[in-house]
Amino acid sequence: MSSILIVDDERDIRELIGDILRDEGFTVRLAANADECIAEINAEEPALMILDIWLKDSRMDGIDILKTVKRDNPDVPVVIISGHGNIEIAVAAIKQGAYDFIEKPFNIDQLMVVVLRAMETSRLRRENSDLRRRDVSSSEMLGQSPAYKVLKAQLEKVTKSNGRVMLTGPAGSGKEMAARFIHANSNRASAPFVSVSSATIEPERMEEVLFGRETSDRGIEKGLLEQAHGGVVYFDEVADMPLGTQSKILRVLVEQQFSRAGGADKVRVDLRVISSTTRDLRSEISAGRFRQELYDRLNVVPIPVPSLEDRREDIPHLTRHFVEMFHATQGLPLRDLSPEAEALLQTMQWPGNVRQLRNVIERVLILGDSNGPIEARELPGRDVATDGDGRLVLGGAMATLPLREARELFEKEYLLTQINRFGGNISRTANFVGMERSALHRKLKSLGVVTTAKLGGRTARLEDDEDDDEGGED
Ligand SMILES: Nc1ncnc2c1ncn2[C@@H]1O[C@H](COP(=O)(O)OP(=O)(O)OP(=O)(O)O)[C@@H](O)[C@H]1O
Repeated sequence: MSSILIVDDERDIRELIGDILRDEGFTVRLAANADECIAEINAEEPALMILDIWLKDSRMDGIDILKTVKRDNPDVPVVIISGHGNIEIAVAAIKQGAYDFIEKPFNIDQLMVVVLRAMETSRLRRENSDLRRRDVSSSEMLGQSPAYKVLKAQLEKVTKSNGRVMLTGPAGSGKEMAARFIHANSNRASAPFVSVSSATIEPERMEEVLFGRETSDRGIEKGLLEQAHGGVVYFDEVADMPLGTQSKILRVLVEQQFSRAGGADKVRVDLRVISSTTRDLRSEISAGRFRQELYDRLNVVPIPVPSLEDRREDIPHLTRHFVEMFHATQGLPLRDLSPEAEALLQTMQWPGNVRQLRNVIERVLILGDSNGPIEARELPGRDVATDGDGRLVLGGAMATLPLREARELFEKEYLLTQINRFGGNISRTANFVGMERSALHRKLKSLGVVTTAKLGGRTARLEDDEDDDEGGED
């Protein structure tokens, strides 16, 4: 059986985890720093790596080791150990491809749940590595909700032009997918699509990575911009780009040319630029972190990508798509969705958007022990506002409000969620919530929800399916 590699500079922790896993029947190898870790991987690829993100006395820190492993051994799942309160680093590690993280101090049960799940993923990945190369998901942009149809119509319009597009929207909502859609449907489709993720490039290496370099011994090494020549360069989260690089990119956009590091000649490139951001670039500009001139150049056609919560109607379709995809690529069971599970998926919170939905489905399929429909109890409970006994769990502001305001807040959130789930269709919403349509209209009005409602930054489009006069009912 293949082994688990534990990388931690603290000997006690390394050995403790090693002992626990050995007791559970795993073969274990230990490494104290980057060099030992790389040597172990080169000797034999482990089935799983458990990596402390803070490594003292090591040539590379945990994130660098993670990047190297994801580049050279992409099939090895990496579970990160992070110190208490380092959630941001753990999230960054997940973005870099870590499988999951455990926070110190952890107990044996928590460790084992994560390890068993990761080992199962590892096994399936190996078994299906050929199939997996076929990326079923690459081009299908799924969504029929009103919000997604607006997005697709906007994307269609820009495919034929060369205009610079700025995609805005929360993490995991599908911005890169939208950028790839533009590329695939444009006259640049046969030329490269090159994605530049500033967050994953060391600031000091940024320019070399983007512009390439020329040295006497190695000759010309092309940077990402040159590699994208004729095609599309996608700046993923432009707000992460260091200010110095922003100025240089601005110059490239103006002059359409640049020099490689250490090179004298100008390199001309023909590029279409698409950028994305999850942040409000105007406040980044006010805070002096983003250059106004670059913003003006990149933001020629701004296109918002809706959050998953703004298109709850699409959730069942996306879920079935992911089930089929994991079946085709990883051999996971092809399971239906029970009506309760569907309703839960459509009403829960999705801060991580489509990516989170995809991960939830993958986990359910890996952990599930039946081939029957996916049930609500298999879905993550922490996003649901009821505890195991069905009691409502109050949190945040809700718990501090007088009853009347708390009730209104609940009613607003509940009704908006349902309306979104039914794509803005009032009759279907009324039917589900058990109210007369006219009574629902009155309720919405009294709660201050209007035809295009904006509440807490979220919008609900209300679509009336019958000739209805909202105003006439009051
Ligand atoms: N409409 C869709 N249909 C099918 N899959 C989708 C759709 N939108 C997003 N996905 C999937 O969701 C995941 C996240 O999408 P993507 O990377 O495009 O999001 P993003 O907004 O660029 O994320 P980030 O801001 O974190 O870079 C990907 O696996 C993608 O394939």
